[in-house]
Amino acid sequence: MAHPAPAATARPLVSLRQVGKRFANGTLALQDMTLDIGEHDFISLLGPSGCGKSTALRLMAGLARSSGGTMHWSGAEQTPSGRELGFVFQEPTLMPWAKVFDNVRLPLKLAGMRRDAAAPVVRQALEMVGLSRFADVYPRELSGGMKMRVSIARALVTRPRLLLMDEPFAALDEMTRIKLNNDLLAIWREHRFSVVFVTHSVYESVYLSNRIVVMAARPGRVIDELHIDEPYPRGADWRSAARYHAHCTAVSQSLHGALHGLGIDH
Ligand SMILES: Nc1ncnc2c1ncn2[C@@H]1O[C@H](COP(=O)(O)OP(=O)(O)OP(=O)(O)O)[C@@H](O)[C@H]1O
Repeated sequence: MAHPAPAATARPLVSLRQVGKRFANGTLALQDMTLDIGEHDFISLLGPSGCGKSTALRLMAGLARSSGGTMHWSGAEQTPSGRELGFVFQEPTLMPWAKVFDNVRLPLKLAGMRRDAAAPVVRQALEMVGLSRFADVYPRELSGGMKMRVSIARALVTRPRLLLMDEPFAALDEMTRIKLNNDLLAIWREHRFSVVFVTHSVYESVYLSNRIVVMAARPGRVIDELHIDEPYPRGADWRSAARYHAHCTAVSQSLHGALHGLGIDH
């Protein structure tokens, strides 16, 4: 059944206010980022190399400490526990010596869950990404797309409320990327977590997101936000729709502004 794009900023899950990051060498990687991540938002961070996308994601994940601003998680200022967020990197970062099952089980193991209790949870996560039959194989036996699916299953095995993804499909071929885009959207619609997705691709961001945050470099900062108020599910029809291409044009123009330091006026 079709449902509309989530209303932007409805009941924010995480609120960032003027969050910044300056590294010890003086680089201002992120300046005054203000963003509300709503329940069941799918937000893309889009911008040229060095505009602070990864830094923003790492700050949200608590993997780096901000040098200014505040971050509130569901109304309370606190670091989210590992169970409330999942992180997917560009590389699948799997343990080569462990089978798929044990790679996906890792966050539960770290949380102290016994293997027998974890087993059905791991199986569910593998089912979500279509890898039920591959629990007992090693990562080296899998294609790049399948390895990324394992990485997504591992991030989702704790049922996080927020999934952070740093260019997860950038290294994949076009067909695999399209398939993973579709499968990610299906999982997101069914399980209703929020996503912050870093990408360089205008097309991918418009395909997936209900909100696109455009960023510029030197210093890294947000310069624009575009809303893609189009219904889900989105599939092949959406990719060939005139409205999809109109959104891509608008986002490209905004990104052009990011590259050339222009102000954007929507
Ligand atoms: N540990 C660090 N120490 C110093 N500077 C850093 C560090 N990490 C990142 N930077 C700098 O901060 C800026 C933002 O980097 P970041 O990786 O967040 O950008 P990005 O938009 O994710 O880039 P890309 O698309 O190339 O991955 C860049 O100028 C980068 O060189």
